[in-house]
Amino acid sequence: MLMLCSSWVDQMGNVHGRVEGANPNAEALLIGSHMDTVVDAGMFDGSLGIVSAISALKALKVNGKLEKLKRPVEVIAFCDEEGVRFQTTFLGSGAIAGILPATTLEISDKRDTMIKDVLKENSIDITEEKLLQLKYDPKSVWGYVEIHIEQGPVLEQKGFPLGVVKGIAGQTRLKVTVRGSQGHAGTVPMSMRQDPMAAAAELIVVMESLCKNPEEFLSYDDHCSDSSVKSLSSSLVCTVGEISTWPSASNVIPGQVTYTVDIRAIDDLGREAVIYDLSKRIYQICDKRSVSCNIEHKHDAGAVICDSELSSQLKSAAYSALKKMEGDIQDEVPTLMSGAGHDAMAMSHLTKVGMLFVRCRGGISHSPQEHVLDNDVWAAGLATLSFLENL
Ligand SMILES: NC(=O)N[C@H](N)C(=O)O
Ligand SMILES: [Mn+2]
Ligand SMILES: [Mn+2]
Repeated sequence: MLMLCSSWVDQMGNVHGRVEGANPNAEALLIGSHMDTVVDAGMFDGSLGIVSAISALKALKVNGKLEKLKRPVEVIAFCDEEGVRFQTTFLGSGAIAGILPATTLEISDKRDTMIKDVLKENSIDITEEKLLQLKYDPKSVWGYVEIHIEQGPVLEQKGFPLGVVKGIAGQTRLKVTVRGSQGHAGTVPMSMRQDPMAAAAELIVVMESLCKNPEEFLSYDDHCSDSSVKSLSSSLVCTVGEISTWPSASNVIPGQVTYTVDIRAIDDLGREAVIYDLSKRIYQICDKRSVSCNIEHKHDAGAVICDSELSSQLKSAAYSALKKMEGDIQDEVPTLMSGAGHDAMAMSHLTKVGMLFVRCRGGISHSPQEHVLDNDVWAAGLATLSFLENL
């Protein structure tokens, strides 16, 4: 029997490899993760999911089982999940899920280079029409599965190499620009300054206090029920990862300061209430300091709950992998939430999604210290293989 396999790079730069299996017309399983990284990253974030999927298919091929796959399996290595360059994320998976607005191609980076120009530089001549054509037909897809490092400390604390993801926190990315009056560091009296740097410093500390103690800041009647506020305190996180100033000279009171905001929470209503309250405070503080500010929404992604059927299949696959490695395991394979975002958030707009987490040392990620034990990489591969064998 002719075994149909194909591989290609699509118009957004995603890399695909597909095996048709025994029923080429059946709905396909999509499996993969992202191939991009943050700056100064580790080597497992994203790539482990792609390698686990490819190696499991390789093992099936070696064992002569590839042809027996119940349904087509397509591995996708997504481009730009992190959103480091353009601040909007899930560019690869968002194209497949059909959630990117046509204006996406015009989004530009800090050097005003647009996404479409970057693709052109890499000999991909994309148009709005071609972007919209990348969307998969939901009827052709059975589900999406992603194997990914946990990027947190829970599995290590529990002493488990693998865990099933219950859901993924929602996230918002803002760009805040504060403008004041540029001046001479030596001659402008403190009382006469409109200093955007000092204003930004106050704004960032206020945001940190709000996110550390949301219940103290968010009144229940303002856009936020008490259950949302309570759930916030366990999952709400905020980060300023980038800050820049103009003209950035030590003896000049800056004219402008720009910084990024990354806010996440399990509860979408709670996150929206935090953004609403934070924005109000930003404008009040800037007003008090006679500086102006602009808040740009760069990215919003709602929280995602993983599919229970896929999750239980991933749990059984994890069991069978661990049994192969360690003999009988006593405890339940852990189920946990993800504070990190994943392509599965975008893919949940197309199909049901499931995720399997792999323990990483100290929960460290987005750092060269990121590390996964060889045995845990092995467990991830065995679990992926078992999942595919029992599709
Ligand atoms: N879109 C994202 O959330 N990207 C990374 N995975 C992150 O968690 O920041
Ligand atoms: Mn990442
Ligand atoms: Mn990742």
